[in-house]
Amino acid sequence: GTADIGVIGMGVMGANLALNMAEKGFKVAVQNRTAEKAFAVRDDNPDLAGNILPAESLEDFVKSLKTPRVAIFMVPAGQPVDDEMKKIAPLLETGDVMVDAGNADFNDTVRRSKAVEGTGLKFVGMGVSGGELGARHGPSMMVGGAKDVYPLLEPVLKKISAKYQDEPCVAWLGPDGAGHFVKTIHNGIEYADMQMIAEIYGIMRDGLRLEPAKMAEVFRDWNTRDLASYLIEITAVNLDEKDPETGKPMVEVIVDEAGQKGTGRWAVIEAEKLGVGATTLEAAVAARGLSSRRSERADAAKLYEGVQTGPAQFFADETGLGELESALVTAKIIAYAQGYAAMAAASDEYGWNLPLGTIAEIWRAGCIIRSHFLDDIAKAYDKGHTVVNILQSPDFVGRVAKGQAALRRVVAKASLGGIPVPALAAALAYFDDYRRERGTANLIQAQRDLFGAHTFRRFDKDGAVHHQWPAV
Ligand SMILES: O=C(O)[C@H](O)[C@@H](O)[C@H](O)[C@H](O)COP(=O)(O)O
Repeated sequence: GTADIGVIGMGVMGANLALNMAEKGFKVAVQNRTAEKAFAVRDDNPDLAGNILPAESLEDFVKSLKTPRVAIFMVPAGQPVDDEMKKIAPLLETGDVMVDAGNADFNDTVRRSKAVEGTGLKFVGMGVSGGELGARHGPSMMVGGAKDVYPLLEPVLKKISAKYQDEPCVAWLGPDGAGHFVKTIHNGIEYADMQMIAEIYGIMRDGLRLEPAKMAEVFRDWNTRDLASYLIEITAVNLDEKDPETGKPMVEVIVDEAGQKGTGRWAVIEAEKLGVGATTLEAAVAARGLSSRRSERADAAKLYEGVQTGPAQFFADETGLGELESALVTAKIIAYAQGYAAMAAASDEYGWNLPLGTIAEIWRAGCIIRSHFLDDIAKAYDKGHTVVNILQSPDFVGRVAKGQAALRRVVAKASLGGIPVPALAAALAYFDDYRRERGTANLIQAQRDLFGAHTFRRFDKDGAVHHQWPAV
């Protein structure tokens, strides 16, 4: 065949990725369950039609590809990927490559990588971030799988990827599920980032009684300093937007029930499995769950009408807004530290040797959490010394030590004022717990030993001991 590469699944992400490749000069074979959709991608884009090769069937799709063939799946995560593999594998030859570019659970990617061992075929799990526009004009891509395959994919991926100061935001990160694991953590951090921004929005709305347009102004201003990022930028756009139907601020006609497709939940589960409590990510996932119980919340609001809370002593002057900004910056550093701790632990646990600095580099553009802040993280990892946790990195200790006071005040005021800030509060508690040499788990060990003889260690002896507690 003549196609350089192929994409299966002409949904929003698949179609845009194919158009991106065609625009960068590659001949792209496209295939979809309903063939018309593949032909529509070509016909709706006459300027790129020469590089888009729609296939009537999977057989035609495979025939149209140059060998070794590279087939990218952009289909919903889970069973659809297994179904695609089952259908296409018999049509492929030794050396051909299947790439799952959807939001897969990395455990499935590990299983699928194992399944192709010894078959001559190769499997790659690639996390793609940036949404529709990212796929079309330059996503950030996190590649995992057989290392010897990467040179085959690299020319296309580098061309289509987002660029940060001309550097392509794509890299091979490790074997089997490494790419999808890193994408999952990206999404977990995305959830935490969005939740913390929403909590600050809650303080501005319910504490400071600011109008959305005024809030947008503040976020636009924040987008010129440490918080400069895609999520802060779009928040200002969200808050500025008016509903064409009612003329009201758009955010005020949107129902406060957050959707979730699962990646945030996976990130939290994996972090817990690895024993690194990603509490800000957890708070973000839990807040989405609670938000979806709107009628229950409405009932509870009636039940607790008039409960006494203290005054939410927030001020919209420069100092007051500066305090919110500093609190958000500090909580953000802590949330990223948690995400990074999960990746570092997974890298050890699964033997991936993840390039943590490189991950920050390829997240600087294209992806949803893109920001200059990630350049600081990349630099912190680029110093050649091991970073056990971003909170212990010389690049961040000073910033966190300075900003923690603002975070503490904001969490305290919000709590006193009855304004929920679960992710900001989780960040603060994690910081205080993480920097505390003498914790309180000794009491938990005592309780466990009393009710279950689970034993504990003493400071002055080696080994686990059990104590004869009084009968209760
Ligand atoms: O990095 C990205 O491009 C996004 O994260 C993308 O993967 C997608 O939009 C998520 O699935 C959203 O997740 P929720 O639907 O769970 O918010």
